[in-house]
Amino acid sequence: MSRPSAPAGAPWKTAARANPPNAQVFRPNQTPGTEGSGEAPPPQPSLPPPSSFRDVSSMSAATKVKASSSQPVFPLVLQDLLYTCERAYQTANQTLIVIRENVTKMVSVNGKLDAEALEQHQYAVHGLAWFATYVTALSCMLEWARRLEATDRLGELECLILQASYSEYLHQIYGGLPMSQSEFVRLADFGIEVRERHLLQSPYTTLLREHGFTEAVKARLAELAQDGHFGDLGLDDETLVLVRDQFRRFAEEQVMPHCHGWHLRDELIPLEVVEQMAELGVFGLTVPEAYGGLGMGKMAMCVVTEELSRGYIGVGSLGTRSEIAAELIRLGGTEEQKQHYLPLLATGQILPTAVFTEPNTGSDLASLRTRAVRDGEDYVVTGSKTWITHAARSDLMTLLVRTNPDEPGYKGLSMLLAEKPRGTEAEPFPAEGMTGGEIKVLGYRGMKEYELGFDGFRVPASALLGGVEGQGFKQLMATFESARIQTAARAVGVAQSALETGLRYAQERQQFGKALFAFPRVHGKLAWMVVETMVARQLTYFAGREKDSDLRCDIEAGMAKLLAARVAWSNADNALQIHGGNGYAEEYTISRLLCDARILNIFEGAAEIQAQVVARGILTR
Ligand SMILES: Cc1cc2nc3c(=O)[nH]c(=O)nc-3n(C[C@H](O)[C@H](O)[C@H](O)COP(=O)(O)OP(=O)(O)OC[C@H]3O[C@@H](n4cnc5c(N)ncnc54)[C@H](O)[C@@H]3O)c2cc1C
Repeated sequence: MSRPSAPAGAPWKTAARANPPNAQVFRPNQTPGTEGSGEAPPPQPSLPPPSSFRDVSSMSAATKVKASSSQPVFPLVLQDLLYTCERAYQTANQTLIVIRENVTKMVSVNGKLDAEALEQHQYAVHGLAWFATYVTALSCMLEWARRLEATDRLGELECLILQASYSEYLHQIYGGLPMSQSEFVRLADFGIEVRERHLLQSPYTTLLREHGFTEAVKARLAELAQDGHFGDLGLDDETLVLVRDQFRRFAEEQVMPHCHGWHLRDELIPLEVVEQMAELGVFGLTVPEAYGGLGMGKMAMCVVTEELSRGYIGVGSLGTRSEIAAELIRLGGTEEQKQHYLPLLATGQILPTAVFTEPNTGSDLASLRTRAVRDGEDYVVTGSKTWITHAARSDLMTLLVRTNPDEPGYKGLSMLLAEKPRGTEAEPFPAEGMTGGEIKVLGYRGMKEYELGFDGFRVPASALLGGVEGQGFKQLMATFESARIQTAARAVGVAQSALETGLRYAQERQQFGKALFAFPRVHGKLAWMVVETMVARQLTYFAGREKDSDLRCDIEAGMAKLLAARVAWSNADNALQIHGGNGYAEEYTISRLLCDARILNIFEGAAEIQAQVVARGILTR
């Protein structure tokens, strides 16, 4: 039986795709022709429904039987769910096309994007990024469900997750989408008038909005998740399933029993744990086998990172620095640098740290000031860095410096592979010309953050990444995709942990003679956590798959990071709310998860910067 064919990939990816993922970023080359006209929307692209699907346009919302003929009866699952979602997705995608056209007009001068206009209309520009993220996420969810259906794994829980994700996200798309707790972007922000708005909807979007995530659906979703089942992840590759199981066991046995203590005592993660992780291959997961790594893809990185971060964000983040350093060297290093450093990084023999941010230069990294001046066979480094994670207990700094003071922007920057002696508690920075002090933080402990001072710190000239000056910013940018996907996976792990912690508490705590779980406002929160964690995960997997297909995926990686960070925070906040006063006590795990989750919206591109990057990508490609 033929299935509606997946629309082609994003138009900015015109190169032939070896394994085109079916999920997609929205397609701006479709013109709906409705903008500002007040006319009826054009007919939906005619997609013949597979014979097991009925056209639901005339369907009564009360007629709900089963998701497809091969599935058992699920009373709360809308009939012909996948087809309904596909049609709703198309409508949402067309809405996005209108939004993109409107934003393009707002920010263009003489047919080109104008920097001033982009800033003036930042709310709408970032809103575009968020809308596109939602629409892409919906596409990923549909693709996930299709894959499950094809392998007979689409059960009631998965159907309800899909249905609820569409229902709630469509509500937000048409009613107001939260870019943060207090910033809702609405169709009016894109200049779409009231009389036009209903034209951007369809019977499918209405059906899903009104009946997809009712009180009854919330209750059933929560009930299905009660015993710790949160839906099939959709991993088709048996190796990934095994890898996931292995790291889940490791996190549950070696990390979870201890990490709250590490956090409370503000301790470094014990070196034995780091060594165990090295033995498991965490640091060389994506390093090519030729350089001593396991040669696995970014999907494996997502799976491993999620499991480790579900255990503890600090442990899930230990691999981040290795990933950044290895990507920098793999993509930008000389052959000699690759041969020397990649095996050492892959085996965890050297722990790297990423040294980019400065006291006056965070988001605007291209204007950083730390200088490296050539002196004979060395560079001499002078300046200040801040927020450097794991700086004391590391052996190698990927150090972004300005080698050309006449180039104030990104072109004057270079990356140094600067070795340093590993510090101890008594003497954290024993290197000559280098000092440092700890920054005490709310969460994200276990590696510690430092500010660093360089005054005459010498680095051999051979440490220049790639051997050519002026490439540092570009080299760093080439690693952003991977680092953002990895951070999105960290966020999914934290979101999952918050969900499980909230669920356990709701089941155990009794009030008014019942478990908290019994109250709709409690299990409703948990139901949405189940749904949105899966959405963030599938979007992250999508970005990972794109990266594994060697496709440019800066937009997808940015979207995944943007959404997953918000989901981690919202899950942690809601799970803490379920804990009531106990959630505010340091001894409860959720208090740590709240602090850990908060950072995800700040580093690896703060949410506003991420939205800017995503929007720019969409507007220019
Ligand atoms: C716990 C922790 C660990 C870190 N680890 C590392 C590390 O290991 N190595 C490293 O190099 N750095 C690290 N960082 C630094 C991190 O990358 C920066 O904090 C981040 O890039 C943001 O920079 P900033 O803090 O200077 O904020 P700023 O750039 O000052 O931004 C502050 C706020 O303003 C917003 N903003 C800025 N510019 C714009 C704009 N144009 N439009 C709209 N909004 C804007 C931002 O989104 C943000 O919300 C870490 C930070 C923390 C907190």
